[in-house]
Amino acid sequence: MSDPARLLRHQAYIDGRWIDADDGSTFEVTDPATGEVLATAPKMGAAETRRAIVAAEAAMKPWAAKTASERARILRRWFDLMMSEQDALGRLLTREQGKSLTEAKGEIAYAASFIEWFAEEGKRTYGEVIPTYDATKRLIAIRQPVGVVGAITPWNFPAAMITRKVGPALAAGCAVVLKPASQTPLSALALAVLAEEAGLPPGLFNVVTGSASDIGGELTSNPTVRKISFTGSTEIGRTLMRQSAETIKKMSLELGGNAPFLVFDDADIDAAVAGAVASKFRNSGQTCVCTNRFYVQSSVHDEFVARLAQATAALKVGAGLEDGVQIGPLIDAKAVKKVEEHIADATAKGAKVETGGQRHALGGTFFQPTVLSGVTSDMLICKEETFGPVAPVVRFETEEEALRLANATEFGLAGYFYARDMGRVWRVAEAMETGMIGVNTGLISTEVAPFGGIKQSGLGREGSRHGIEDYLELKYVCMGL
Ligand SMILES: NC(=O)C1=CN([C@@H]2O[C@H](COP(=O)(O)OP(=O)(O)OC[C@H]3O[C@@H](n4cnc5c(N)ncnc54)[C@H](OP(=O)(O)O)[C@@H]3O)[C@@H](O)[C@H]2O)C=CC1
Ligand SMILES: O=C(O)[C@H](O)CS(=O)(=O)O
Repeated sequence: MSDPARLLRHQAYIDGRWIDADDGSTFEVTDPATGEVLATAPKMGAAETRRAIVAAEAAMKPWAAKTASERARILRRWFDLMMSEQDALGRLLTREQGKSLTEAKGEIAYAASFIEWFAEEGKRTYGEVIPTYDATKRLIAIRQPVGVVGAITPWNFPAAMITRKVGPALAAGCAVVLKPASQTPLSALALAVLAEEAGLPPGLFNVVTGSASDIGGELTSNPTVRKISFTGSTEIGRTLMRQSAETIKKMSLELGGNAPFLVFDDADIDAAVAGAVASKFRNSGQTCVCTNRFYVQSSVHDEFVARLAQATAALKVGAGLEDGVQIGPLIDAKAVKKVEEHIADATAKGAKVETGGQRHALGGTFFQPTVLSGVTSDMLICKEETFGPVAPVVRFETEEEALRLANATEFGLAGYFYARDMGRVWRVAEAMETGMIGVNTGLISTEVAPFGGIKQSGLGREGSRHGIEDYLELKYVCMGL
């Protein structure tokens, strides 16, 4: 059995070498459940990033020259290693991010699935033979790797958000320079250990830890970087778009959400409550596709609120490594402050706390899973992404009103609704302004379907047969005979 300790790295990974920051500076990585310092990581900046970009450009040429099957064989080995180390990777992820071990191991499988999926999709980047417009010419279109990719990822899914970018990029023949979130760099470094063991050549997957603005500034301004793939807040997504404009980079942006969850009078209430808990409290409410607002039709409102409050109060709060824990700590004090602000604003404007509403007795960043009723659209909790374990419920009367309320946001990532009338299912699915919709389910994320948002929730799609397109360029070749 290999030693899981090899997965815990204190250095960044550039051009196949484990290195410190040029000036030796580091930053601490802490366990949100205990505040304990787990490790340090190098505090790098523009100079180290530039070297990673140079290494990526050099490594990409022979990599793109391989066949898709040759690339796939290495990616498949990486997938196998991730799955064989699922428990160790899950424990490391729980320690640095806080989610329950069950969810963390689930994330590792989800992360690995993108490597497995795109190892195969890389073999299907078909071109076209185009019926000519001129008998003396023959026309084709071919797909080629876009070039060096800059990837920047968030703390809430420290493994899956990385492989959802690195998988298609490598399968397409690109090389990647990744800046992981500073709160959760250890999972990224562990993935690099396994990529190295899988035989991924040096320079193809570089992990640069440290100053977001310095590293991001280099990735977005360096002309060798042809593509930026970002998952995180809409605010930072805007910044990266602005910074990338100068060198006209391709952009993939998975940004913030404000997911509505509609419960109609013809819904299966048992199923709706189960779906509500799954969608709201996954990762303690810290996912971009978590429900942010519940809208419940009048005739079923009181029953739904009572059942949701009962199920929410039963959720087990604790450190992620403890057996049976469902709600871990929030990532930091800033996250707790935002949750408290949303609850205080709502109750000041008339909302009622049905369960929870306070910091948990465990202290630190633990927070009671909460249900609010009597919520109205003027409250902050309906306008901003809470990113925490709070379920606000708004009552509605008609289908038209529900859709108007659901769509009254600049975001458009995910949305959910429970109904059984087929006409209503089609009408609401077509009218909801989101990139993804769960109908009678609260969990929609998978590598086989296109993940992404509209409006200010982002650009492009990740996963599915579409996800590799963003790492390819389509070249038209016109051949005179
Ligand atoms: N649509 C989606 O799939 C997802 C969207 N999100 C959204 O992101 C937010 C929560 O995640 P969070 O990590 O706090 O988001 P942030 O946008 O703050 O951070 C995301 C990443 O961007 C980096 N970053 C921050 N500032 C800059 C900068 N100026 N230049 C370059 N990189 C920068 C961060 O680095 P550092 O850690 O060093 O600050 C981190 O790696 C929520 O709004 C959530 O909805 C999150 C996950 C998925
Ligand atoms: O970072 C996130 O919130 C993820 O995109 C959500 S999911 O893909 O894991 O559902």
